[in-house]
Amino acid sequence: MVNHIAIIGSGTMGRGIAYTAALSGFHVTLQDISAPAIAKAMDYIDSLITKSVEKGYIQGEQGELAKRNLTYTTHLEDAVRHTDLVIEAVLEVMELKINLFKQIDEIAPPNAILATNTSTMSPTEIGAATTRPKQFVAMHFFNPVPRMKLIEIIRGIDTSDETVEIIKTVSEKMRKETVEVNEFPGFVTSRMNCIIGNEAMNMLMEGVASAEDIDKAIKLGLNHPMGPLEMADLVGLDSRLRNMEYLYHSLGEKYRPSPLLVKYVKAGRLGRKSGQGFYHYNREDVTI
Ligand SMILES: NC(=O)c1ccc[n+]([C@@H]2O[C@H](COP(=O)([O-])OP(=O)(O)OC[C@H]3O[C@@H](n4cnc5c(N)ncnc54)[C@H](O)[C@@H]3O)[C@@H](O)[C@H]2O)c1
Repeated sequence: MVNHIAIIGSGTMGRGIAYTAALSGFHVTLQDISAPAIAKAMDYIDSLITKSVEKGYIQGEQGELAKRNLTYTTHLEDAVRHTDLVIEAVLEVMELKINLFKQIDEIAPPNAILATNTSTMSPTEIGAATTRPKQFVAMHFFNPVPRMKLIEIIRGIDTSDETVEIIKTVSEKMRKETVEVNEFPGFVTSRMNCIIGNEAMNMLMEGVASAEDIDKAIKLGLNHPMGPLEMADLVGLDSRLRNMEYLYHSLGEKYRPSPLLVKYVKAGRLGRKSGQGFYHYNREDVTI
């Protein structure tokens, strides 16, 4: 039974997962290697709770409960020593994830389940670096986590049925729907989302239409709730580029990152998180 969840990485995804898990009654420790990142995540979650109460999405007592359920740390050991489930949400870099899970594997209780929130990468490869590949799985959340209904569950080659069942139960407690996906780069959602976003970026580069009109066409003409360029800004253009590079290296030419994406990341235009991407933002919005 999962009572305590350790979330590693407090960026765009980690803080959203932490908020959602704490609101669902789990005891949560959110850890990040960077003290400023943890401080920022704490401010973000506090304002998210305040806004959610103001808008009537949650009751005041629920907000207070979520705050009580949350602790923050920069020490990996404090986060995972007594946990039942680890959800990793650090950068999409295979070597980083593998090294991190080797450390977590040494510290976490033997029964603890280890999950990665990777968007594209192989849970088999990451799980093989631990001594518990049966208890290793990919648990892919969507941005913004409090609002998005889906969790993709991706089994590694050794992931046990029991692990998948526990992850399903945790997901249900977080009021999420799940789909089970066989391991393949980019799973279902990232593979599709990356290709649509990349095409939109290439269209913008080729002068087919403005960013606003590309997004408007896809929203009103194809009935997507968000345009692909505003979606990329929300994801973070650095994160999107890492996803594209992984898919390009594992699946081939079709996934070559748009040169416009590469240029934007070189310029530090990372989307909402930096205030400038395909659109301009006054500040990083708190997205419920
Ligand atoms: N951004 C999205 O929309 C989205 C959606 C689904 C999945 N994902 C996946 O979630 C993961 C995180 O993405 P993100 O967009 O939240 O990234 P992000 O850049 O916003 O945050 C990453 C955080 O990880 C921290 N970090 C780096 N190394 C660390 C370490 N060794 N220990 C602890 N913390 C460390 C960084 O300080 C940073 O705060 C990636 O694997 C990404 O592919 C992202």
